[in-house]
Amino acid sequence: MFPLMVDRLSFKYNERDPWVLNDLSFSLSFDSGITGLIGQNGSGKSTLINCLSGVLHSRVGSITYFGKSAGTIMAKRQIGVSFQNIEFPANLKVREIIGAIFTIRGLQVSSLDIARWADDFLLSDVLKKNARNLSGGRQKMLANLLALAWEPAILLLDEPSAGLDFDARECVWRHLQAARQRRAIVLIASHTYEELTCLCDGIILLDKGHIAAQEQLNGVDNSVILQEFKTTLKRGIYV
Ligand SMILES: Nc1ncnc2c1ncn2[C@@H]1O[C@H](COP(=O)(O)OP(=O)(O)OP(=O)(O)O)[C@@H](O)[C@H]1O
Repeated sequence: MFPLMVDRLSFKYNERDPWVLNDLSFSLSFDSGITGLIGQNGSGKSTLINCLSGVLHSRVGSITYFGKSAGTIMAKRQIGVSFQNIEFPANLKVREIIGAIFTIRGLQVSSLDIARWADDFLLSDVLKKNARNLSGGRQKMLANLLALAWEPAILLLDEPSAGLDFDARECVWRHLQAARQRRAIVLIASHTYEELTCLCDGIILLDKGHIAAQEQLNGVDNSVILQEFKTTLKRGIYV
């Protein structure tokens, strides 16, 4: 049994709409490392991350973590997730959000822990600020901290480095590499060529809600694989 298994998953937002995800099957193991989820705008990456995290629910197909359905408390306890669009609660300071989220996760957190994590994710100077008033990049870093800092077994990150400056992106990459080192399963939706070629160990290509290709890179030059994927899309296999 794979730790993460997706079996014949289909999803549509409304009954009358077309399928956004269509008959997807894949699995990831502790040896998968960091998997990049790529595809054109609108191909369904965020929808898939939302289904995997249990925020969206489909009645067609299944998603299981260690045999438990996505959306169950048991499954959610294993997953760190950061979404593409983040809206933090109004009037909560950064340190309060970190404290609250980790307490909900059942972790004992001291102000020392919060200070250390903030330092780790380049947020020390904004700990006392209202999270909603932070810049977009800083909010993204806070979302990354909330997903990564407690070192979950599975990470689902929607464009974790989008909008980040150089130092912040390097910091996120360092944490992702550390997650790989401790054999977490990491799935990141990304449009960043450098991220895919330098960081990822495997790639899943989504095309109009289908998996058009899945490759484990095994040290092959990732840019070659990405070029092949482009060719695949040009052939319009699923058009
Ligand atoms: N809440 C929603 N209600 C209805 N349709 C939606 C909703 N959210 C997304 N969609 C549709 O689902 C499809 C896939 O969108 P999704 O955001 O998953 O794509 P994506 O691959 O993440 O795109 P991008 O690269 O632009 O972030 C699109 O056609 C989009 O319009």
